[in-house]
Amino acid sequence: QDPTPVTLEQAMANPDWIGRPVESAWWSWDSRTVNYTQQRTDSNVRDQFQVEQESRGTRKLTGAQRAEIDGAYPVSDTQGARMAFVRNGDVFVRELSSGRLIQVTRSVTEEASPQWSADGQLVYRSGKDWFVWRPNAGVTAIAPVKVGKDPAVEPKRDTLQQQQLALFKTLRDDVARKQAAAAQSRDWRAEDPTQASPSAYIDGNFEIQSTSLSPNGRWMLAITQEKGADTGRETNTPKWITETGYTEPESSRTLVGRTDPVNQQVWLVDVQAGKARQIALDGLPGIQVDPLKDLRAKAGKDPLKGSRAVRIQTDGDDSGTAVHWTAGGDEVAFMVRAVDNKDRWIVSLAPKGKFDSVAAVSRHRLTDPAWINWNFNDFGYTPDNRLWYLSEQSGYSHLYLEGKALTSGRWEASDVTLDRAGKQFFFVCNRANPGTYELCTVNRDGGSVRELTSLKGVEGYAIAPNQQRILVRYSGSYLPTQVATIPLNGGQATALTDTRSPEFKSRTWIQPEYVQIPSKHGAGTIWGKFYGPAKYEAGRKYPIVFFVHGAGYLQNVSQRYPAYFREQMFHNLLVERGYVVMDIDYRASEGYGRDWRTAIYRQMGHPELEDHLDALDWVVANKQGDKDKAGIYGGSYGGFMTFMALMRAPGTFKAGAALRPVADWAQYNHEYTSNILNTPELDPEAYRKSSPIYYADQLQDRLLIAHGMIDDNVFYRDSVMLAQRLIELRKTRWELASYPMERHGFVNSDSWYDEYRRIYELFETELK
Ligand SMILES: CC(=O)N[C@@H](C)C(=O)N[C@@H](C)C(=O)O
Repeated sequence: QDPTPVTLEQAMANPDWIGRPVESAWWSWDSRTVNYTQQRTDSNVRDQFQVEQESRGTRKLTGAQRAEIDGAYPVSDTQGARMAFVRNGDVFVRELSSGRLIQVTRSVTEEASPQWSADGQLVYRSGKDWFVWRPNAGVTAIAPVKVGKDPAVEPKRDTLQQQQLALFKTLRDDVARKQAAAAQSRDWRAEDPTQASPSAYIDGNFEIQSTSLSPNGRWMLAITQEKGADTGRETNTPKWITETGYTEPESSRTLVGRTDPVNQQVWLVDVQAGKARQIALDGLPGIQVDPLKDLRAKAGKDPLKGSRAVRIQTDGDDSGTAVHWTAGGDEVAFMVRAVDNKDRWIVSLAPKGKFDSVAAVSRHRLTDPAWINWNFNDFGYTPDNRLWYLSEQSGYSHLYLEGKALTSGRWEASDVTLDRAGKQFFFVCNRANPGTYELCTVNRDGGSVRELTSLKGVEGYAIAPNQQRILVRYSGSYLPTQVATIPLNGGQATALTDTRSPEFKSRTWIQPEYVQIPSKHGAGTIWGKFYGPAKYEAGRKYPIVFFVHGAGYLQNVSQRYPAYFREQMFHNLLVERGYVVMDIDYRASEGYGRDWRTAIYRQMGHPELEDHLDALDWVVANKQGDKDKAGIYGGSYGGFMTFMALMRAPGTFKAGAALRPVADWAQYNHEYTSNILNTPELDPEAYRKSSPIYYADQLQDRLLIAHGMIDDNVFYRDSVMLAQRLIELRKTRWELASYPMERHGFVNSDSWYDEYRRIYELFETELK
């Protein structure tokens, strides 16, 4: 069937017309219905729906109905008797045998992090404080950890104080009376289980960043950093169009390397005794070796002394700081990351019986001369207290149990869950090819990995409370995320939703062709999505447009619904108007393992340009592409690459549109940039080599720059700086389109339309 023509107006319209995707989705307690949220048409409001497994009947929930419904991301206890969840910031428990709903809290504070202990008690956090709930005993507050001197500890008296006591009996008697009262209070508290435990004190110039309570309520881990440490100067972004009529400054992020991330400390707290101990991390393997020693010396900096600075970070499962306890609560594992990004350690502590001597045990060290991935950092314990984790140590993210690889190969495992019995691991995998995502399983004792779905675009999943079925979130090239369920051991998927509009569904779209391009630069295979006509006219050469996706670690050559769905519709329009379009996963893209990711270390824009040049030759050789009529465009990292393509390979692409582009990496954020380029102070060479602003003199082809003026991710300033360079260089073939009310991702369809009209006109003028 011929593709349905699409206009620019339609492609750039508010995506309501497509039908909004399913966002989060979760099971009800009885495993009979699935709940999901979806954005309301012409609104930012999210509605909640419930769909029945058997009948597939769907209802939109009212506020009163929501009161009976389980909240998202419920956590089951180890016996499968109860599950807990947070709804509207309050904790609830559902009894799975009867369906009885118990409201544990009704507070103005946000509750979070519910976790069950092996013996059926629930711990949760309310604001910064921790609480324990027991089925027949209600709620107990855990005394908060405090910073300061412990009032129960006798202060050391200086000579003046000692002299006073020595001189005056009355003073000595007063002190003795106070000490006796304190001792009695301590003794009574220790012998009386109905009394609350005392607070533990952390002495020093610290502030507490986060805490995590063991599920048995016995231990706590506290993460601190230096109080009032300099966290860096933030940039002010002016807001131009405002309700006040004045230009209003808005505070945004800091710049890479201006201030190093602050070192953190780990403290173990004995909750019962009210005692805190700092856990030394100096013994972690390699922590005292500076991987940046040579760069530091070259930059004229002093050598590092002692341990490198570290932070206790998230493991990427969005559940907060990366701290996981065994269900019994007697062992904890946490992830320590060097602030230079070269190492990550999974460290455990087993405090029971040895609080005063407990030491950090490094269970897994992942080290990389480039940087440790942002993703694939999940870890946790099995019900029988064995540590599992994801690691890129083999070059691809794989699953390990106590150091033994359960998966291997040139593919990646992510998003790991265990069944309740702790026998089977579930995870998302891309075994067939890097862009095809399924749900996989492997037995915890090893054996072969098995795909449970054949949906191609699996995005996430959740196991039903009765452990019979799995709900799967999946999408396709033209299918925004939907929900289906499958039997626990795999098989036919039952689709529960299709939120596309009839208008969108009735259209025929150009299906991307998944192509494999051999790299001429020793990089192996470059995967691409190619959009071209169904039939090629003999002897005709087609103008070529390259689309370059963004970064922050993402993959666009996949069978999932692209974040760049508007751009995909634009590619349909371009093909309809006589172009061919190529969209590749260049080196640095997600889904291809560690070496593909880190190929850009200290040289952004270099391997990726090689990949684009190889892909260009491939389109010319295989798809009747016209080498003399090639253009390139993309946003953010894609805008950066457009600059690099035009400036480092002048004459290759006759026109380029750089949208929300990075022109100078020294202007970007720390979290992302310091991984790849270290810091500008330490590694100026990497910044010089990787930043388009230093290549501006080589621009000769037509360039359109487009940028939202209140972009708080890649600042508008990047485009302003490049514009000033181009003015000073007397370059003539460029223009800057500014969008006063847009941030990084445009929101208003007027802006989208204006931007893509300019891109289209640029290509029509220069490539035809
Ligand atoms: C980390 C990050 O946001 N990087 C940007 C440079 C980027 O490439 N963003 C992508 C996602 C975009 O398309 O905006």
